Amino acid sequence: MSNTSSSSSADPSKNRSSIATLSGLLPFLRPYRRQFILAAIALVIAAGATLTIPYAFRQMIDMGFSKIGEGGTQGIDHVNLTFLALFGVAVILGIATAARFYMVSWIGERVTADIRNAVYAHVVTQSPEFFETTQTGEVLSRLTTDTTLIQAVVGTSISLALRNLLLFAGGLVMLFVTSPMLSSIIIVMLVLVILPIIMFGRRVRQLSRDSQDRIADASAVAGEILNAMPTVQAYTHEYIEAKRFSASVEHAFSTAMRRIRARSLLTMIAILLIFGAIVFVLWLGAHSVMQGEMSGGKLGQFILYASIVAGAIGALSEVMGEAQRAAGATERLLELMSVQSSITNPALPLAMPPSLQGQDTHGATVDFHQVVFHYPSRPDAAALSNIELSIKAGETIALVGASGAGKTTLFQLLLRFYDPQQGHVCIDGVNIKDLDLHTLRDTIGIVPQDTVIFSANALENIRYGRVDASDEEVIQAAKLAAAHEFIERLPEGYQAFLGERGVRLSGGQKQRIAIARAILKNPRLMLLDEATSALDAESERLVQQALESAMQGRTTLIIAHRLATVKRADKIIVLEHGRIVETGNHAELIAHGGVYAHLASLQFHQV
Ligand SMILES: Nc1ncnc2c1ncn2[C@@H]1O[C@H](COP(=O)(O)OP(=O)(O)OP(=O)(O)O)[C@@H](O)[C@H]1O
Repeated sequence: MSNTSSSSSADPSKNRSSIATLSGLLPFLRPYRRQFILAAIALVIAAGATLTIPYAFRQMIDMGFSKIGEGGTQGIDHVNLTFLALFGVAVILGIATAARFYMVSWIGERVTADIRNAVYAHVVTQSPEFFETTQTGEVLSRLTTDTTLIQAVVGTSISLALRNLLLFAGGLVMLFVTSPMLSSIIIVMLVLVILPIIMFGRRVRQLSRDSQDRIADASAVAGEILNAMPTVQAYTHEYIEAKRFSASVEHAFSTAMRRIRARSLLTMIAILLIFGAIVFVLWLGAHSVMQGEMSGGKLGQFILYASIVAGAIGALSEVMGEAQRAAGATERLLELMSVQSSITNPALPLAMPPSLQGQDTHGATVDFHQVVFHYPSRPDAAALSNIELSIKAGETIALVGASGAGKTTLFQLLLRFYDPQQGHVCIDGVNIKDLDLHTLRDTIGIVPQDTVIFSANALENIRYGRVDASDEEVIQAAKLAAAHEFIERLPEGYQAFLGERGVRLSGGQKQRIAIARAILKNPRLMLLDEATSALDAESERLVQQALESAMQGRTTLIIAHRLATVKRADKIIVLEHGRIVETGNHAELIAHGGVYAHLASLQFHQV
C-alpha cells in the first residue's frame, strides 16, 4: 500500500531534519508579532506568579507555623498576610493564564487558516503534471490532518514550551538560591535524564512522519474510490474496495502504534528518571534538616521548586513529542508548497496583438510549428511529432484519428497545460509561451467530452464560463446552446440544483450546459470534443445545433466523431500516431482513399 504515497519518507536525507523544520513556519507567524508579544507578556507574568508560590510557602512555614508553635500573635498575622498574598498571586496567575490561552489559541487558528489557504492556492496553480503524480486524497489529507497538527503546536505547544522553559529556568535559579549543594546534585541528574529524552525524541519524530504518510495513503485510496462509486458498484467491487481501504487504515494504525509505543516508553523513562532523581535528592535534604543544616521551610521551598522544575521537564518532553509530529507535518506541507509548476508565466508577458483584441468576432489564428511533444510521464513515446499546422481566423477544423492518435493532446498544448519539447504554438502570431497564462486561457473556450457539473444551480453552472455575466446573458447563452428549454422544465428552472457532479442530468443535457458555458465565455478560439457516446436522435440534433452556435464567428477546432461534423468543417486534419498524415476536405480525402477514407467507413456516426 505504501507505494500509493508520493511522499519522501523513504528518502533518508529527509529524515535527518528535525524540529528545526518548524522554522519553515516563520513566514506564517511573522505577521502576528504583536499577538506573540502580548502572549509572551502574559506568559512571563504567569510563570513569575507560579515561581513566587514556593517562596510564600517557606515564609508560611518558617515565619508562621514555627512562630505559632512558639505562641506569638505575630505568627498569625504573618500567616494571614501570606495567605492573602497567595490569593493575590492566584488572581494574577488566573488572569495571565487566560490571556495567554486566548492569544495563543487565536494565533494557532489564524496561522492554520493562513497555511491552508496558502497551500490550496499553491496547489490550484499547478500544471496537470502535478496532478498526474499526486493523488487528491493526499493533498486533502495534508490540508486537514497536517495543518491540524501544526495548529496544535502553534496554538498550544509553543506556549506550553515557553511556559515550561521559563518555569524550568526560573525554578532552577531558585533551587540554587535555596540550596546550592542539593541543586548541584540535581543538575547532574538532569543531564542524565535529558540525554535519553533527546535520543528517543528523534525516533518519535520519524515514526510520526511515517504515521502521517500512512494516513495520507488511506485518504488517497478513499478519495479515488469515492469519486468512482458508480463504476465500483457496477463491478460489485464494494467489498474489495472496503478491504483495500481497511488494509491501508490498518497499516496507518500499526504505524501509529509504533509511534505511540515509542512515546510511552519516552514518557516512562522521563518520569522514572526525574522522580528517581528527586527522591534521591530529597532523601539527602531530609538528612540535612535532621542534622539542623537546613530549616523545614527551606526544604519545603526546595521541594516545590524541584517539583516545578521536574514538572517543566515532563511537560517539555510531551511538547517535544508534539513538536516532532508537527515538524513532520510542516515538512510535508513545505514540500507541497515548494513544488514549482512546470508551466510558468513569462516574466514579461506579451500582449495580444492590438488589432485582434476586443470584440473581434473573426476568431484567432492558430499555428503549430514543428511541434514535438512527449508527456512527462512517458518521455520515450512521442504523443505528437513534427506537427505543422496553420489555421486561419474563423476557420472550423475537424480533427480526426483513431483513439490515442493525439487529438486531445493538441488541445492540451493549446491551453498550455504542457509545453512542447520542440517547436512552438502560436495564437494570433504570438508564441503562447510569451503570453500571460490567463490571457491565453481567456482566449480559449473548451467543451470537453466529460462535462464537469459543479454542485450549484443551473444558472451558476453556466455562469462558470464568465463570472461577471448577468442572468440575461446566461439565459441567452443557454438558448444558443439549446439548453434553455430543458432547464426551464426543471422543477426550479435555472435555480434547480444540478447535484454534485451533475448526477441529475442526462449526457446530452450536461453537454449542452458545457456548450452554454463556453458560449457565455465568448472566446475567440473554441475547442470542442464531440461526444463519442451515441445520443438519441433528438438529443443528437440539439447537441449539433448547440455546437453550431458555439462555432459561430470564431475559430474552432473540433475533435469529430460524426460524419455531419467533418463534412461541415473547412478542413479536416487526420492524425495517426501523433503525426498529421492527411489534410483536406471530406470529398478530397475520400477521393484520396487513404487513412481518412478508411476511418470514415469505420468510425463515424451517421446522423
Ligand atoms: N497524461 C498523459 N500522460 C501520458 N500519456 C498520455 C497522457 N494523456 C495521453 N497520453 C498518451 O498520448 C497519446 C495521445 O493521446 P490523446 O489523448 O491525445 O489521444 P486522442 O487522439 O485524443 O484519443 P481519444 O480519441 O481516445 O481521446 C496516447 O498514446 C495516450 O496514451
